[in-house]
Amino acid sequence: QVNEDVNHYMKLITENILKLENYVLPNFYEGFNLTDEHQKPIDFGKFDFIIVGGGTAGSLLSNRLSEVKEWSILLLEGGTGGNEFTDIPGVSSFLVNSPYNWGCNTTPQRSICQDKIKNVCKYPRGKGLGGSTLINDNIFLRGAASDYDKWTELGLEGWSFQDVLPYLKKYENASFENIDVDYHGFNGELVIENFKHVSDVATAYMEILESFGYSMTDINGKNPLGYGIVQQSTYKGRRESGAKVFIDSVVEEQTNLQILTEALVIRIVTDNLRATGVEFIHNETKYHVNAVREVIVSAGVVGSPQLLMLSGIGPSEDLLNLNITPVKDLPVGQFFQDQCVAGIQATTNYFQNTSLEYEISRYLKASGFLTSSARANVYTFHNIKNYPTMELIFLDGFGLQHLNDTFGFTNPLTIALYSVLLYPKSVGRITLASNNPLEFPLINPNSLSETQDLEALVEALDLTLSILSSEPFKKFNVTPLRDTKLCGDYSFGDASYWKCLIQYNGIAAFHGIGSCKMGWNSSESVINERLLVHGMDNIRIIDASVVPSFVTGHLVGTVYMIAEKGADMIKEDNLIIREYLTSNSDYRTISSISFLLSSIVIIYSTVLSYFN
Ligand SMILES: Cc1cc2nc3c(=O)[nH]c(=O)nc-3n(C[C@H](O)[C@H](O)[C@H](O)COP(=O)(O)OP(=O)(O)OC[C@H]3O[C@@H](n4cnc5c(N)ncnc54)[C@H](O)[C@@H]3O)c2cc1C
Repeated sequence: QVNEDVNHYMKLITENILKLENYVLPNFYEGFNLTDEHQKPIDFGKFDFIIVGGGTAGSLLSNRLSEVKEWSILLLEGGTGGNEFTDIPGVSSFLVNSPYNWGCNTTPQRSICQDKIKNVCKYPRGKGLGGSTLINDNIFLRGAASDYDKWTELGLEGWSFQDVLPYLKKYENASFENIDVDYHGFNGELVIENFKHVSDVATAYMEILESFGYSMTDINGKNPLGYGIVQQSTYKGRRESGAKVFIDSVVEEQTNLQILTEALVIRIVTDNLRATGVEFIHNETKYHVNAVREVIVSAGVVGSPQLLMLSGIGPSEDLLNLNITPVKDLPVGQFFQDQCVAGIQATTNYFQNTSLEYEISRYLKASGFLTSSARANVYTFHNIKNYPTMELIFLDGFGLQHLNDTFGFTNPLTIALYSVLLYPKSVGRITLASNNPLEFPLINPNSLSETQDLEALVEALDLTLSILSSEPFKKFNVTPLRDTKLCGDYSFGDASYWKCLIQYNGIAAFHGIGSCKMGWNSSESVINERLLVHGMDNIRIIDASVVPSFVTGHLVGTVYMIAEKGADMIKEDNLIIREYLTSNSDYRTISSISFLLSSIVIIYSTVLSYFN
């Protein structure tokens, strides 16, 4: 049986990789076509809630909202679903060049991606149930307490670390060592485990980190500063996409949840600042579906601002220029930001005896390189001069993308040490290219446009080189690679060399935030602290686009938290009065208390205003 499985996976991996070698990413929303743009949409009925996008946030929301049996929920997702190939973390580098990525690029950048075609960076976004968790690197990081406390300093009530911690814990099922137990959840659905492979080179790396003054820590715990073994969202070494975890488990029993894939939502239909439904394309046909209660937009950092703007919600002047009738003037797309990454690769004399066949046999037992997306195995958060918190990612090899022709692994081992600029100051923008919903929007992260950002990355690369040149690496003959082709004019290790390296090899981190920023006023944000679009009745945005400022790490943990908290807000706002009238005793008690409290508040304010 085991051998058969190995053969099956050998075929699965080799066939898929060969197929993807010739795959060309599309430059528009492929798979959708409108034969007649002005075609009258076909009626698709009505639902209490319509969720646009079954990605990271949309998957969790579908699960939580469908718990309320009386509600009908429609989930509209542009892509299809994952499979046993996408489940293998080790193939993730191939998935970014596959039909599971929409295929967007950035606009031309000045400070990064210079040797790429026309100076643009790729900007992958997951397409399919699970969204970006279908193609991402599964690294699970969810930010430090101070990150969320900063959100309340921005005026966002209810988003301090103490407020969000129960939601960070609710979906988590932590299953790893050296854990800060007070900071993790153990009863949720999303399994978080360690990548178990720690090579001799990685051990030497940790020895070096100790000599630099860093200690081992739970990087998702109370004090994330220090280093730790990667925590990843895999279960027994297989990818845990949002859809696998939150949708597959309910799809059969929750008959009130209807999922339609390959459905691209092109417009939110509004009447008097209230969403009445959405229009979408499916099988080359346009449909209209009514929303009785709310439209929830979870189309991600690129899809959500685009959909709002196509629906007239955005900067009025820009919309008028594109012949879109403005519905609500808001700074949609204007606070878009992304983190930035640059690093150094190095060769070693360290040989690893392995092969694809052997790795598959290990994968089937939940171990080995295929259980990790990038073979990133040690994470470090550290402060550098004048700049809080950078992240260092140690890559112990490059995973499957560096296989040679016979699918053997690169030998000897190549390592890489990447620095992530966690809190960039540079602000970019997402704008519509046209009013055609099948055209990608213009994505401009404007990376490193602020000098401080560039200086911080340069300093981080200095540190990286010192680490790579440290004594414990000598026995592995760790030799940093120099870019003589593009940066040969500069002296290796000088600030000017690093600037050149960053210009050519620096990339956006694909951790975009802020394009539908949460905030308290409508001139500097798009939604309020209850995730409702400012000035609109019943449109909520729940995904990475609402994140108001970066967290210490990547985004998935934060996005699930926002969805978890958002689901509770939707329940609070839509259930409490109705439940007061029903016979459900738990709800009746809660509702009675809240009814009583709100009555007291109303009486108190009436009395106050009388005396004033
Ligand atoms: C290559 C890559 C690697 C990454 N690695 C990591 C990592 O290791 N760890 C980490 O924490 N973060 C990582 N990230 C970032 C993280 O995955 C995302 O920030 C997060 O998943 C975003 O969640 P979301 O719900 O906002 O959007 P998504 O998960 O992208 O979901 C949006 C969904 O909406 C759908 N959609 C969009 N527009 C429409 C429309 N008009 N109609 C219908 N459906 C639509 C999309 O198909 C998609 O399913 C990575 C991202 C990428 C791209």
